[in-house]
Amino acid sequence: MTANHDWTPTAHELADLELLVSGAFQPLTGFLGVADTHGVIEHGRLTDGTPWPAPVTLTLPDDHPARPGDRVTLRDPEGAAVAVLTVTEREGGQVAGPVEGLGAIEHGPFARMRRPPAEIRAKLAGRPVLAVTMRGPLDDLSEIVATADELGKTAGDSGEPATILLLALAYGERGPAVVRAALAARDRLPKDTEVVVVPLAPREPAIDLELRERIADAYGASEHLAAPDPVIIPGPPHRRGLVVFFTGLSGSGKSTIARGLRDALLERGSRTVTYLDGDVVRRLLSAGLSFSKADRDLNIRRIGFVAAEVARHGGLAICAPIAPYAATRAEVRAMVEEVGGDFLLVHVATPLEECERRDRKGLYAKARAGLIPEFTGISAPYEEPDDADLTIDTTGMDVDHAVGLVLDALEKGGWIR
Ligand SMILES: Nc1ncnc2c1ncn2[C@@H]1O[C@H](COP(=O)(O)OS(=O)(=O)O)[C@@H](OP(=O)(O)O)[C@H]1O
Ligand SMILES: Nc1ncnc2c1ncn2[C@@H]1O[C@H](COP(=O)(O)OP(=O)(O)O)[C@@H](O)[C@H]1O
Repeated sequence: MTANHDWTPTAHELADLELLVSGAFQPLTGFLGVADTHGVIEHGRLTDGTPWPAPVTLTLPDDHPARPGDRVTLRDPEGAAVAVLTVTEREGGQVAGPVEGLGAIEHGPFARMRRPPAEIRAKLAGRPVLAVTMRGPLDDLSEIVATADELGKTAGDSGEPATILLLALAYGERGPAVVRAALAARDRLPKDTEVVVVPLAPREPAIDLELRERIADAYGASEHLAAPDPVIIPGPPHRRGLVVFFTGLSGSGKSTIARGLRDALLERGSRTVTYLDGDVVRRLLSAGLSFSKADRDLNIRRIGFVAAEVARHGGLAICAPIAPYAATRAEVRAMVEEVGGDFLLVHVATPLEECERRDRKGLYAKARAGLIPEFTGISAPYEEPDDADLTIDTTGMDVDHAVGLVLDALEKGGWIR
């Protein structure tokens, strides 16, 4: 029997999904299976011989129940159904099969400008089209104008210049800047110039170029110009968003050091600080959550979400939860880096014996007595980080010294001056 499931793909998968559904990835009509993925990577061809440059895949978690024959409604982060995948193959987490769009896509900025190839082909039919794919500002428009003129003379009946179609490859944080660049260029180009936003996630340069060619083709281009990628110079560290994320056992000293760090930063006054105090988070943002693995993960993701928003706007967020699971900490790191922020993981590595000796809140005694279930370090795991940017064992150390170690790291990294 066919079962129906739901899933929210990652941002990259959703961008690919949108291109599959719109026809911009023609002739692909669905996510690739393992054999096709292998064929594409090894030979640039699907198993049926069709040339295709890049894997376009969807991965579900191992415990997701979808099986071949099932249908999965793929949803955007806001919960709106984007497409239905009919699963034809599953190998590990990778699921393959055709996707069918469910109408207008609304998530992400500039949804109305992400017009599908068929609409643009119909609108521009009858004249040659020069497609320009771009990921940054177009510095030199004269080459585009000259190419459109030339194309009109050679490919068009009337000799009129080709219509210029600016395909703004907008994905992630830098997407809006690409769209602004396309709109600014349009104002300086012939009146009939079109701007279409295409959510093509960046890949390695050679593959990216081939995909651009495919997309330009799908949009009816007679010729394609790939505008050079912009040189991105990241702002100096003291202007970039930063998340200082403490992790460690209960009683290891996370909150004490975090508070000391906050005060030291406020004293300097050079950066604004958001301190996501663990207790405040548990009382407000994560009210009602337990200490099960699932709830702890949710707690950490919520903290990560808020911290990433702070970092997106160039702020500095300090977080100090236990965060016992490595994969969830890595997710937060990825969330922060995705928005252009830096992430500093501080492992407060005070050993269990010392934390238990301190037992400030009497919780270890209760946990030992079996009164608190799933207590980290006693009856629930703590996965030691192997990706800590700084490790501090506070045993026999005074608080100011511990705070000083973090301040030193921030100074060394250029985050504070
Ligand atoms: N079962 C269990 N395990 C661990 N800790 C427990 C538990 N039950 C209550 N507490 C108290 O909750 C504080 C940890 O909350 P966190 O939000 O930081 O935990 S987690 O990151 O979601 O794992 C932790 O506070 P800190 O001592 O400040 O770390 C404990 O006081
Ligand atoms: N060098 C140090 N750094 C941080 N805390 C220390 C240090 N030395 C002793 N402590 C004590 O250890 C305890 C740590 O508690 P807390 O900061 O609430 O830990 P956590 O937030 O990790 O549960 C406090 O009582 C603090 O005074």
